[in-house]
Amino acid sequence: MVQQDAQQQLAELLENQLRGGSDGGGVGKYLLHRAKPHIPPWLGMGGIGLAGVIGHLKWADSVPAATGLTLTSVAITGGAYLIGKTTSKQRRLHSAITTAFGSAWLTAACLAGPTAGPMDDLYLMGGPAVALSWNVRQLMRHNPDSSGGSGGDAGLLEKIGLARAQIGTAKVEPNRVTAPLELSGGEQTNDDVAKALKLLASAADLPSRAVRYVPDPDSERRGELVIVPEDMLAETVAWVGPSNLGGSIAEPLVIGRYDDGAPLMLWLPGDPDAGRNSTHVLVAGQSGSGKGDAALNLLTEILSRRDVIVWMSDPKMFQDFGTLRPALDWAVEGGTGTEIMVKAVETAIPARTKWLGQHGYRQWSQAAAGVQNDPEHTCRNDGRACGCEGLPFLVAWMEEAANTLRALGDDAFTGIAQEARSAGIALVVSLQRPSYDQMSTSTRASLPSVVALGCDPRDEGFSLPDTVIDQGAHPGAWANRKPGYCSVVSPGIDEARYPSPGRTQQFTHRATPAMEQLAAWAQAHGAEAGPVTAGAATAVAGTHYTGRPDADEDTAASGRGRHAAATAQQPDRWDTEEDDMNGSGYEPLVDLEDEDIDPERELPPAEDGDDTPLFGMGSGHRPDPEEARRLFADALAEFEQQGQMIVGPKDFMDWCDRNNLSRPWVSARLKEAAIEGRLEATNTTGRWRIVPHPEPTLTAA
Ligand SMILES: Nc1ncnc2c1ncn2[C@@H]1O[C@H](COP(=O)(O)OP(=O)(O)OP(=O)(O)O)[C@@H](O)[C@H]1O
Repeated sequence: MVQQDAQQQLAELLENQLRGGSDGGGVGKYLLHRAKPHIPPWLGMGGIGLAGVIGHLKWADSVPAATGLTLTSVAITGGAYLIGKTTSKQRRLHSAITTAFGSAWLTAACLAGPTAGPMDDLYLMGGPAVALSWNVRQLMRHNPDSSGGSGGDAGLLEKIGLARAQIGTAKVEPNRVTAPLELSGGEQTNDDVAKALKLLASAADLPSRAVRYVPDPDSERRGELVIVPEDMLAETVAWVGPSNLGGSIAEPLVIGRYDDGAPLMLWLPGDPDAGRNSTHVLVAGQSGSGKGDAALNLLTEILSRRDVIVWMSDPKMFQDFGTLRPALDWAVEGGTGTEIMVKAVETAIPARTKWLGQHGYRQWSQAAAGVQNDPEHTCRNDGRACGCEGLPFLVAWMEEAANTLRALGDDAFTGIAQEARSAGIALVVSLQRPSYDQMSTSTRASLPSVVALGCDPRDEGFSLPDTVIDQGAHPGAWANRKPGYCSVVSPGIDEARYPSPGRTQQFTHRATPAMEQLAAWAQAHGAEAGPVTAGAATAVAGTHYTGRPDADEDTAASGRGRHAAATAQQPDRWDTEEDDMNGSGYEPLVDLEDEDIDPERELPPAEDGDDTPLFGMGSGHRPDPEEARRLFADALAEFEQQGQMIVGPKDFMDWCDRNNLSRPWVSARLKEAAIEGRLEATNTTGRWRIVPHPEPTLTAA
């Protein structure tokens, strides 16, 4: 009964949109559809009239028929009254009167004739009256515009524990019904509705994802019930290209669609006019949930904008992102490269914040990315336009970031995340298992936006805020069975949308040519890092931050196919040995720039130039303290020259063997060098960052 009520309500709410039409045929169909439920009583009346005529022809003079018909009439009337005992009192009486009237007339018509005496008048007046009474009853019972918790609503709401709540006028959109709900003040709260959602879905025989509740932020007893009966996401949609090539990063990034077909989008920079804060994003989903494609949706959108650069660390050797690698301003493959990149972000934050402040920007905006020709945004004291080169938005993307975040530590990461926002930097962090053992709660709290793909049900609370889960979002229900399904929470999105599921676009092999075109476009038209950001990166990474390769380099690379194009970006010199060991396939890594480097060349040989064997077996010559320190300084310079900007004792093992020096001696020298300012401690014990010598100056305006 409850289920029928709910389904009827839903059917009524949807019927205008499902059955309506505006042409002639549509109007006819519509009227027929509206009239259909009211026809049965009239058919009943016609049937009784016909039965009266036929019955009279057959039994006009039959005494047994007269007795039988009279008894049957009484039995049917009594039966109708008894059968109706489960319905309301009025309905029971109404049924009994209708049956009594119909069967009495039929009996009399059979025996005396349908036109005898007042029989025809009785039929013509009483029949329509009875049929109409049922029509009226039906209309009152199913008025979809009725508000208030009456009738079916009251029954349904009572069944799901929300008696005395009231449902207001519903808004019907394609595949979406929204109805305001007001709870009984002082008795129920919005939390009660959230808890009752599953019961409501069960009552309406819908999946739990179809029923959501969006509380009114200004009231504890008002909100909106949202019902989306059909899963429009079941169909896969392939990526066909970026949504807004050449637009600004300040405009929305479209990564898929919602279940009612609306675009699924998010923003990275803040916009005070839109009441939106800038944000960092977590892309979280278990293996097979479609996290790779979700990331590609976001990255292609970012790279298609004119005023943004991307630094990306991907320990999975750019398996998913290789085609887009030439479009990145800086790409590293994890390990030491990531450490350096994180350090560069840290260094870029104050430099960029200072530039923004000097040019009168309270936070990054589109105007900051261009040449500074506006006297409103000048760093000159005389108030004239300064003409400084602009500052593009920076996205620092940490793919598979669990290890990196752990190494960085909570405080360091939280600090970076907090300060990066005011420096026009967004962090994007992707995580395979969105769970507490992968990322601490304080790190998680530093990432306000999330693209939550399918996960283990136990990890839902980590992916999404509790309030959104209470409103009906359940990425745990998708796990890896519904790839690309996601809930997105981010500033700028209408909060009512948070519990609505969306689905990303799929990247198949057919997307590769378009991604290659996009990478070429970004090389030709994308933003340059600019002196401030490039200066910060160079200060940390030395000569091994090169910025994005220009289009010519890519053209050369494209002749070597997509695989080679992926390596056209400055390879990650810090990890080249690891690359080979991991069989990344990026061999032979002989870029033009590397031609002069002898891969066999080792750290500086001993001063006396003897032909020291590579491993162990020292020459026997032990340098005196002064010579040893000089050799150590040379070794640091050599590391710096080769771009290995983070070192520790283990990097000196071969060097120790060659020079007959011990690792403890090296450890002591490393600490000493840190005190002297040649090295700087990192967040990892025993690892030191080489401070470029001499320190390059930031070319800030
Ligand atoms: N939006 C989508 N629509 C349809 N299919 C999708 C969508 N996104 C991903 N898929 C498909 O789902 C499968 C798994 O996707 P993918 O490899 O990206 O998952 P993943 O979460 O990145 O897994 P892993 O972390 O193991 O790489 C692939 O076959 C992919 O084509």
